[in-house]
Amino acid sequence: MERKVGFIGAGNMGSAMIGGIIKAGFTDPQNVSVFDPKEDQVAFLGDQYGINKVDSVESLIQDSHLLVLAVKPNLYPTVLKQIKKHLRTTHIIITIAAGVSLRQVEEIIGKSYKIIRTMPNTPALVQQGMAALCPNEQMKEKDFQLVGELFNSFGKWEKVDEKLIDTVIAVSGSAPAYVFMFVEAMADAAVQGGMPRKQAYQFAAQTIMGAASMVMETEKHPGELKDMVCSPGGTTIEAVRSLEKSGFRSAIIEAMVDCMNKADDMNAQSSKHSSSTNG
Ligand SMILES: NC(=O)C1=CN([C@@H]2O[C@H](COP(=O)(O)OP(=O)(O)OC[C@H]3O[C@@H](n4cnc5c(N)ncnc54)[C@H](O)[C@@H]3O)[C@@H](O)[C@H]2O)C=CC1
Ligand SMILES: O=C(O)[C@@H]1CCC=N1
Repeated sequence: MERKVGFIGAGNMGSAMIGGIIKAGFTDPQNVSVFDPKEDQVAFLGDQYGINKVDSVESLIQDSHLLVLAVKPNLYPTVLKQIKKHLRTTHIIITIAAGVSLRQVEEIIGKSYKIIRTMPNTPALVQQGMAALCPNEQMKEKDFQLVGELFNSFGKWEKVDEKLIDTVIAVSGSAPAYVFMFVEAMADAAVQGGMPRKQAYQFAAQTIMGAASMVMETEKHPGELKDMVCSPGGTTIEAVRSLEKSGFRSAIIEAMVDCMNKADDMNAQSSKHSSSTNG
């Protein structure tokens, strides 16, 4: 029972987590249950991974120990109210939504449940995810370890204080999107230089992956790694000068601050919503 995982919602993020979980063999595919009103999505996941398709939230809850709420943030109040009466205190409830706090979830279902707020990202699909985990007080060490193992199956994770979660959204949850834009832009330039597009994606993506691995493996300052590429009077320093002129670093910082501010607005919105629906 311990490794039975139920997904309420399996869109982009839920299905990326499922993909990683199955590839890693965290549990038998039949121990992963999915409820999502999108029948074609559930059928696809069934065909692709052999997971268990269920036709009601009630039976999913009945048959799962770990419950992942992978619906959009605005649906959290509705889904939490719907599942409340079927929950057992042994369940571990895993939230992944931007802008929905542990306190807001507890306000709806009560404080006696084990809840862990997390922020994964879509590279989970290829077991290269990065996630943050914030458990509530009801989570015991062994519950946390189990969730840690689940998240290990699709990448790395860190335990963080919940007050850092908006920062996590900017630096990892939303961040794959900026990196995909970077790959697109690099590939466009390579195409302009005459390279076939498919090959350009390989060059751009492998270079980003290699550079990221250097940061992780050498633990050198990224500035030092950049300097190692810039031959005096060479090509790279010309590109660096051009990027600085266009405000490359500032563009990224501003985008991430906008991302954090949006997450904060979403916190405020859902807090307003949960207080208005709880008296
Ligand atoms: N997409 C991403 O990269 C990330 C998303 N998240 C969080 O993941 C959550 C889901 O986001 P996405 O996967 O991007 O959205 P999505 O729209 O791709 O998936 C949501 C899924 O929920 C299903 N759904 C709708 N109503 C439902 C219900 N009553 N019961 C069960 N399923 C229902 C939809 O059919 C859909 O398949 C959000 O809360 C988001 O903040 C967190 C980290 C990264
Ligand atoms: O865009 C969003 O709101 C979600 C949260 C982090 C990534 N996707």
